[in-house]
Amino acid sequence: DTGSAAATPIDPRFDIAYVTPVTIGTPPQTLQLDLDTGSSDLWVFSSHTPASQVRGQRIYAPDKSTTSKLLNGHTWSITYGDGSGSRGNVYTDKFTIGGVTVKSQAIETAQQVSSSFTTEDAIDGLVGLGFSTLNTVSPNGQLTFFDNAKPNLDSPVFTADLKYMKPGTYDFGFIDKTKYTGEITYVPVETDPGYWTFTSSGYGVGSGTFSSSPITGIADTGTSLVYLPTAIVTAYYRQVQGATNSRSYGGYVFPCNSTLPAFVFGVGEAKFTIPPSYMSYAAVTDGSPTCFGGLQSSSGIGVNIWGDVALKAAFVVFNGEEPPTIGWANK
Ligand SMILES: CSC[C@H](NC(=O)[C@H](Cc1ccccc1)NC(=O)N1CCOCC1)C(=O)N[C@@H](CC1CCCCC1)[C@@H](O)C(=O)OC(C)C
Repeated sequence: DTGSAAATPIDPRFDIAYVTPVTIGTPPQTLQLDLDTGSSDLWVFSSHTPASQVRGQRIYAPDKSTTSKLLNGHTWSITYGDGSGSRGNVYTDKFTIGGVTVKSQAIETAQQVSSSFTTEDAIDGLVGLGFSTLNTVSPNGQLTFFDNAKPNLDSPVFTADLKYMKPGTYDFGFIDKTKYTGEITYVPVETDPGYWTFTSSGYGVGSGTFSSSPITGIADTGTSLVYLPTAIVTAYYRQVQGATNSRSYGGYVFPCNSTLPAFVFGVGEAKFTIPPSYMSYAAVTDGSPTCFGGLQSSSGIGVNIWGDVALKAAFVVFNGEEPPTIGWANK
């Protein structure tokens, strides 16, 4: 098997998240889900989600699918890094992304979602692409779509080609040579506790010297920004006129008309450049002259996160061979 599906920004003003069309059940029900390498639950808004918590999202109705089966006595409950969360019960059903089908995928149906999911009408749920050890289903943990699909994929990989303010793609089972330039640099992945954790070889601010120092963090398609150690973040914003670490806005902000340096990060011997346009994430509110940075401190989170702002600057291979590795290429 191989497959390919679009990853479309949910907001035309800034890349807060990307959604991908999937089909569930028989006849197929189409939902737009956020593929998230930072978690490992596949959950959806459903006919079990209280109407008061559904605001425009598409739902999966297992009772309308001839292939759905209740996974008796199983429940799930998840809380994300941003404090949002959801919980519910579990079915198995046919699940397809970009032509790759898993005949019996655990589909976690929401019986409760937090307010930020209710207000985000473009996201109908998540497809966790982290390691299955992180799956929250109890009493028996379930496998991710990738783990279920892997044995039938031509190659046990999926790739992320996210783009700045336009649709990109997720590919499954193959590496598309037309999507990158030069070589792919593969580095080891630490699978404990279950994220795609790797070590970057260092960073540079603009045309400044490159600082070779290991930065261990996770590649997370479900996180909008890049979160790195405070020392790196302050070194970056020291080069930005009028930048301040705003308590009220919860991070580094600067005048939108400030000149921003690029941010360079290393993977092995390779270098990746996040352009200034990606580093100016968004105006703090529509029309404000104050902009919020795409690079923020990880000190409050406990893990460094290479989110969409970094992933957009590269073609990334999530290699599910044993032992797993992660590959980065320029594009
Ligand atoms: C500091 S880590 C926070 C991260 N969340 C985010 O990055 C959210 C994503 C979002 C998308 C759409 C609507 C609302 C929020 N964005 C966010 O907090 N932003 C505030 C700063 O400006 C950029 C947008 C996060 O929790 N990621 C989740 C997946 C995410 C998907 C969208 C819905 C909410 C959950 C997951 O990757 C995760 O928990 O990672 C852990 C390892 C941190």
